[in-house]
Amino acid sequence: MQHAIEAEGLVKTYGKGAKAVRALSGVGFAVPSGTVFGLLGPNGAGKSTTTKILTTLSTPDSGSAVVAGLDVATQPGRVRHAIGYVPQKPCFDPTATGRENLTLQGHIYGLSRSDIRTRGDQLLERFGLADAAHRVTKTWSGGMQRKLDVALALMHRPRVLFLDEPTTGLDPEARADMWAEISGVTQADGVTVLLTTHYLEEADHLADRLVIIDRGQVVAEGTPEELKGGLDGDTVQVELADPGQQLAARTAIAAVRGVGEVGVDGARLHASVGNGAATLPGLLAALEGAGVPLASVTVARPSLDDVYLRHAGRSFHSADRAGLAATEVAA
Ligand SMILES: Nc1ncnc2c1ncn2[C@@H]1O[C@H](COP(=O)(O)OP(=O)(O)OP(=O)(O)O)[C@@H](O)[C@H]1O
Repeated sequence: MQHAIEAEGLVKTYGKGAKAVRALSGVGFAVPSGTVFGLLGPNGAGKSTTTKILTTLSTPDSGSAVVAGLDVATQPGRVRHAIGYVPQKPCFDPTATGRENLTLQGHIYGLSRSDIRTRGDQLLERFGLADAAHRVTKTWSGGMQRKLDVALALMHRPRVLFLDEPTTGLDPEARADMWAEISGVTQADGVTVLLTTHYLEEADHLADRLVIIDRGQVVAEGTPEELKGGLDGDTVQVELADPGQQLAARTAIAAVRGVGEVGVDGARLHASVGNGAATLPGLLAALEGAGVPLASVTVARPSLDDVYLRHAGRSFHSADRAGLAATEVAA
């Protein structure tokens, strides 16, 4: 199978001495051409650092990467022409109109005047932005602005498109809209998309294949179905009426026959069980016996959260919060 991206053994450390932060500890993966590939991980996992290396904005301490058949270390200029990049922060000019932004982008990439017009029309139409094209973009909604960022990145017809957390900050409707656009990019143009996200459901919905990154390392790789299918059985999730009883609840659940790993995320506990329906009565009885009242109980098939829990040893949401707190302290 042909790969649009091949990364191997990427290592990156920021800073020196006591203040050094190891962001990547040997990240590697391969992205099949024409697919949407997800880089899923909690805050601070190393997704943006990986993306920056693949887009030539940063260099690794060691390791190698080939994007669209080009080596990022020795052919960075050619890589930049072969890719489109949508960073986390908006990159359009808010004081210019949508059309002006696209025209400027076309000039930067050296497109001809007529191509700039045709390609601009095509993208404005495709992203539903044609009616607003003459308005300055600071007056656009968040969803429209995000679509413009993607349109700008596609202006020069890249072979690989990098989207760094494309739906962060969007409301649910704009997010669903963006999901449809991202799927359309691979289907209509055959562009390979590498998407970073810390939304489990986004990776599940969009990615043909994905890697889960945790603390600078790939901890799991596969299609969402493969990853979830790799976990046997069901997951029972209980929400405690009193979060202070976390320890008592965990001890009681772990002792129930048929229960595997138990993860804790605040007032919620997840237990891996062989058969949810068969294990539930014993589990509820154990909690009642331990004097732990519940707010709710759910039995579900494994989710990507369970996959993460299995490989990283903690729940995705608690890792996400911890990463965010660490980043805030660092900033
Ligand atoms: N310029 C920098 N200087 C120092 N540390 C950095 C720098 N950039 C990132 N880091 C640290 O490297 C680690 C990985 O960060 P990175 O931004 O790649 O993670 P991420 O998965 O993209 O997180 P987020 O979802 O919050 O963007 C974190 O611990 C972060 O604080």
